Amino acid sequence: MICPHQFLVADNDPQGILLLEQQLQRDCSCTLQYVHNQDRLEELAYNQDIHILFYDLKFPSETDPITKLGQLQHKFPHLTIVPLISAGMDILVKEILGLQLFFYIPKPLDYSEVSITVRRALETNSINRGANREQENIKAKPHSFEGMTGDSIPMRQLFDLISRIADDDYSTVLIRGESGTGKEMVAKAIHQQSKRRKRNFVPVNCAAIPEELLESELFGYSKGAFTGATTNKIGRIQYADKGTLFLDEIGDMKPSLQAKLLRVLQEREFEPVGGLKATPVDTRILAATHCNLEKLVEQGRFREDLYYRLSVIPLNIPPLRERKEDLPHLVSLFVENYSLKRGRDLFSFSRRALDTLASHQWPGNVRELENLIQHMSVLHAGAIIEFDDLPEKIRNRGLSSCETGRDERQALWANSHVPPEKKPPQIEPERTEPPPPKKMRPPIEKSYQNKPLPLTAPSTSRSNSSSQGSPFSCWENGKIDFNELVESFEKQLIVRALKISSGNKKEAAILLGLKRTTLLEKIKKKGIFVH
Ligand SMILES: Nc1ncnc2c1ncn2[C@@H]1O[C@H](COP(=O)(O)OP(=O)(O)OP(=O)(O)O)[C@@H](O)[C@H]1O
Repeated sequence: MICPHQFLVADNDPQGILLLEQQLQRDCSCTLQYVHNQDRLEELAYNQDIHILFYDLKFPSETDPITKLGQLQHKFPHLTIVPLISAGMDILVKEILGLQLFFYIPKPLDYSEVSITVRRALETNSINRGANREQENIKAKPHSFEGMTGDSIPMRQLFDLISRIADDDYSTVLIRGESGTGKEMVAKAIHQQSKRRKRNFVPVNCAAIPEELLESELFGYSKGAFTGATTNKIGRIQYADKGTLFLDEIGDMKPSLQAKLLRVLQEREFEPVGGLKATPVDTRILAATHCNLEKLVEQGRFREDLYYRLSVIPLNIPPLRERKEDLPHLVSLFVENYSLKRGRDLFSFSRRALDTLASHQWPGNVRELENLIQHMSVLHAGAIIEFDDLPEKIRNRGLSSCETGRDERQALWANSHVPPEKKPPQIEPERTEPPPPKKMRPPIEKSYQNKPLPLTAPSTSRSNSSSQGSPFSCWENGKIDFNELVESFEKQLIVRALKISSGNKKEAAILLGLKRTTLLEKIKKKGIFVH
């Protein structure tokens, strides 16, 4: 019978080893490995999925055998240790039992004793592993909020912010984030958490609807407004009455429509195309964009007044590459969802495949990950997805990427409840130098994520990473945008001061050496949110 268990023998007595091997293999053809020193023992115990360690009390060690057994037990709780006790060492049995090591085998070995002890030790090992897994599952249970999964600090903060925003029924919210980060999910979550949840949530993708149709889609039209308008048509704004209107890709809306939308926001009424009478409407407007609206305002492509109206509460969703702690939970979620949908067994990823996912930069964010898992659930019937099964673009990027180091990747999957191979040990790395400064992100968004901002001069989007940190190195890439840099730095200073003063504007003004009224004006103008 092939035995799925792995045994490790720490014994320097060749005869004893031979006998043990013969006796074990009478019951099953298990995998047996031998070590002759402590370093090798620990290396194998770390890197392989060993079930039982047979440990001869005479095995060389710097400490006495009982202390050593205690250390090994502490370091490798997934192992069941079975001490081998030579004649004359029986005196140590009491101490071994005191360590809660309930199995030992006296030497010289006796077949029936070995057989019974190994069977019991394996049973205990399996029970302990089950209990550990359950505990890890509880620990690794991701934070879930309105269908969104995320365990990283920015996502937890985001979930918290959404509940608070939902309570405030009137403020408009501008949701920012790269494509596929979950902007629409956030908008739905705000709606679901608000008292409007029983009414319609109406999404409109301003980039997907042709410019000439968007106006009538949004505002509706009256009979006779244009050729073909044979009846009155209700627009999406009206569908969203008492509910929520979600305007995705707001940056793509043309200026004439922006003016009409501003009116809805200010006056809470609108006129359908071709209509003369204003219709009152009570809708909460949420907008989303992946583009830099401030830049569009500067370029005159987006109305400044509308920008301020929309961004009363700005929310930022970080890209997946900046919150890789969420990856294992998202992978589990999508594996479960798509396995269930297809009526197939759950599948998992080999360690190398998982490491490759961790190295990938996910330009398409969560959507890209979801598509990948869906693809895998269709194309691979097996229980484990290997590195070679991954699409070429992921394999290639994974190989070339060096942004996520091996230790970092191992730590990433360490608490995952994705059913992997043996989890790697978590060793606290020795820190010899201070951690590198955090990457800068736009200050308005940062203020919402409640993290400190480095007070270094900002880099423009054109500058590369090596130019960050010095205001003068921006010139390395040619032109700089003076106003953008100054504006950005000013915002950072204000956000930082507000953070230090825990949102107290009077104290922040003192820190900045500004009059309180000047600071208030700047906060308002720059759309900085203060808790
Ligand atoms: N935190 C999350 N948990 C679970 N699924 C998520 C999460 N974030 C995003 N998704 C999934 O990723 C996909 C993309 O999400 P969504 O459409 O909300 O992104 P988006 O930012 O609005 O994208 P786009 O800008 O391209 O419209 C959806 O299928 C969504 O279910």
